[in-house]
Amino acid sequence: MSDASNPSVDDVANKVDDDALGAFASGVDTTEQFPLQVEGLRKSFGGITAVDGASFEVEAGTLTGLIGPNGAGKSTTFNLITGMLKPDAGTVTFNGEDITGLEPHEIANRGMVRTFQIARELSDMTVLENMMLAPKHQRGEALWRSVTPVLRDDVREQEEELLERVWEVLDFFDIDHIAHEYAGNLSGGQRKLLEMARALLTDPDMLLLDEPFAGVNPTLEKKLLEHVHELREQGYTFLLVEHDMDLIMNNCEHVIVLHQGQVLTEGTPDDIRSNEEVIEAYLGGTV
Ligand SMILES: Nc1ncnc2c1ncn2[C@@H]1O[C@H](COP(=O)(O)OP(=O)(O)OP(=O)(O)O)[C@@H](O)[C@H]1O
Repeated sequence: MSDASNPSVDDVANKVDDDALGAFASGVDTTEQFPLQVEGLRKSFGGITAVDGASFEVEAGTLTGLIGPNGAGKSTTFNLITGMLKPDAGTVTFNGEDITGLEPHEIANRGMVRTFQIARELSDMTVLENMMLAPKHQRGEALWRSVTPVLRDDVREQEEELLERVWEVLDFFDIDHIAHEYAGNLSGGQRKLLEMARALLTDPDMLLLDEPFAGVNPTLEKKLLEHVHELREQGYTFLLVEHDMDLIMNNCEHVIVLHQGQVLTEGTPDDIRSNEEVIEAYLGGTV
């Protein structure tokens, strides 16, 4: 990660203090402070409008939660941001670049990845093999290949570098001891760790996590959360969809609430918890 594209939390905080008011007043470019900017996103499926003009920004170095009742449009929004679906209208800007309508791998190349469940066919491969497959679209790879004749030594060197990075990431997630285990034999929580490890291997700036804690036991959930916080402190930016409201409220510094495909409100967990509209949107449930 470069320092320029991944300012530390302190950098960001200072920047907010120093620049925010002035920037707001003068219309200065805020893409460094808000690497992900979603504007007027819209997507219909037949007669159903899943996302209906959603606009929001995600601040650098934060763990931001995207919540909303069932059918609010969270998954569709994720799919639109990461290129799995093409929007009918609206724009997605990442690190100052309009990425609307790009293919998922093109978006991953630019440093935004989402975690994926390990596909069934990859269950027959070991953790290590899964990791070695992950960075097919490693950032900078195309450029590297276009300017460098692919010599045997280069390839070997790249593979060695990749293997070194793989072990580093496996070690970070404490799954190096199961490197030779088949992915199909892992527990739910271990799979989630592997999914995140694979995503991290592509050296992203921002990770989108879609219910990363579903089916994870409390011990591993705690561990997974510790890893997320550690990465966030290193400057990574996270957008998280999660149904467990306590988890969102206890871990995210900013929460965006989607309702009927639009942003109902956003704010700190405390703002959201006490917001009448949010409580109503959840049909009287406790938030
Ligand atoms: N491929 C699709 N075809 C038709 N309708 C769809 C499709 N994907 C989503 N929808 C509809 O769009 C709306 C929003 O769905 P989406 O899955 O984005 O919501 P969500 O907030 O992620 O919901 P949940 O919390 O239940 O996962 C729902 O009414 C859903 O039925």
